[in-house]
Amino acid sequence: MEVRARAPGKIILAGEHAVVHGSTAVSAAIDLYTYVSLRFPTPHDNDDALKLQLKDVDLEFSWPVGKLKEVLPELGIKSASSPSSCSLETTKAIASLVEELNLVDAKLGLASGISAFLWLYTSIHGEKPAKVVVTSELPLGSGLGSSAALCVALSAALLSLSDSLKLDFGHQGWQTFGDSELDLVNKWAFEGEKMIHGRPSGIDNTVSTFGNMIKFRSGELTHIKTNMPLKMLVTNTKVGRNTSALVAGVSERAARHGSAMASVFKAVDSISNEVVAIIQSPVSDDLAITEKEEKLGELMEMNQGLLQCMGVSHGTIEAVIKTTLKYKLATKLTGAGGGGCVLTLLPTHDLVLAGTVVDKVIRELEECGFKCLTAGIGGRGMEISFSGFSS
Ligand SMILES: Nc1ncnc2c1ncn2[C@@H]1O[C@H](COP(=O)(O)OP(=O)(O)OP(=O)(O)O)[C@@H](O)[C@H]1O
Ligand SMILES: C[C@@](O)(CCO)CC(=O)[O-]
Ligand SMILES: [Mg+2]
Repeated sequence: MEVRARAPGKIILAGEHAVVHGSTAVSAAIDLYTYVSLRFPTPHDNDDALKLQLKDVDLEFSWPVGKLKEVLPELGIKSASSPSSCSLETTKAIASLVEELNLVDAKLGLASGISAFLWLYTSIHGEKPAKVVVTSELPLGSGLGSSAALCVALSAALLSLSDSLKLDFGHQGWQTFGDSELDLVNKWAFEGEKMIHGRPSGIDNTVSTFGNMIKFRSGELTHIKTNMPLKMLVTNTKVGRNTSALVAGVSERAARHGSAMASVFKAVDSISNEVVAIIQSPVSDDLAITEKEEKLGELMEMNQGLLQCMGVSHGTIEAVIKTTLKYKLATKLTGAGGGGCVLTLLPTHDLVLAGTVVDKVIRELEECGFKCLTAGIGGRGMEISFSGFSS
């Protein structure tokens, strides 16, 4: 049996980092996906290894099942239907397996993703031989939730071929799960995110699992319904960064300046709630849309100022802000910051004007060496398909 799962990336409209400290954040799925294929060998294949192919980075790994049995202390005692955190002992054992891969310095960032893979795979399928192939439309490590999309797609593929889910294999094409199965996928994906981020809030895996637009606070998800057209330009500064280090940096600042940072997080909470109120209020006419877009732009600018206070902006992010401001467009970082991707709110009320302005701003940003993309916002969450397998 073969299965393919896909999970979307995301943008955060307001509240990144502060959400780790209990503030509200608002996030939407985007129509760029990470795909995970899973296949178990047949007895004829005579294959006794767990194989992982990471197509985006052109790497392939293989662990003989004997090696997994020898190194991993808790194999076979976990249950796929009750997600659990990786123990210290298993974390160390997985780290030793990843160390043996001798990743070159430029690819060291992949170690956390490979560790998350080993944890999720062996928790759900033990030492069973398999081939897993990963490929993504998302830029990796750029603020669009590539780590969460990986964990969600992996969890979905693994669970769909486990005994804990009863699925109808006859269905053709992409299909989603029921609420309780989505919940299970989301919980396992969160455990994977923990291996990658250290201290994730859970917002990225939650929006990737459920799709659409969500409000998230202290692990609580609220679905947001909107009929406001929302267009964002996504600019990738192409500066690599690591979410785990940025999240840790904000926590260190919060430990040094407890009261000041608490006020910053509280201000972000108010901004996120105002964003939700604007997005959810009914749209009556073009004038109302213009007014809403202006308010949303202002809130994005305020959120960006507070992200700068948290120490997660970057010279390239400031450069994008300066360029878009010339065209009176509001910009904020999205995701963990420190480089990565930046969001610019595009006006929808005057499409002719918007078209010319957008073309000009994209040209100017790309002349600076940045890469612009437009992505559909608020689309589908994770899905699986039992047809097709790429190797
Ligand atoms: N397609 C993939 N192939 C291999 N590894 C991946 C893939 N997608 C994500 N990863 C893992 O996730 C890491 C990037 O996660 P990180 O959280 O730093 O960035 P992000 O999720 O893209 O951004 P943000 O968390 O700000 O939204 C990579 O270094 C790698 O370990
Ligand atoms: C920076 C952060 O707030 C969002 C990363 O997309 C981290 C998290 O919430 O897990
Ligand atoms: Mg991430």
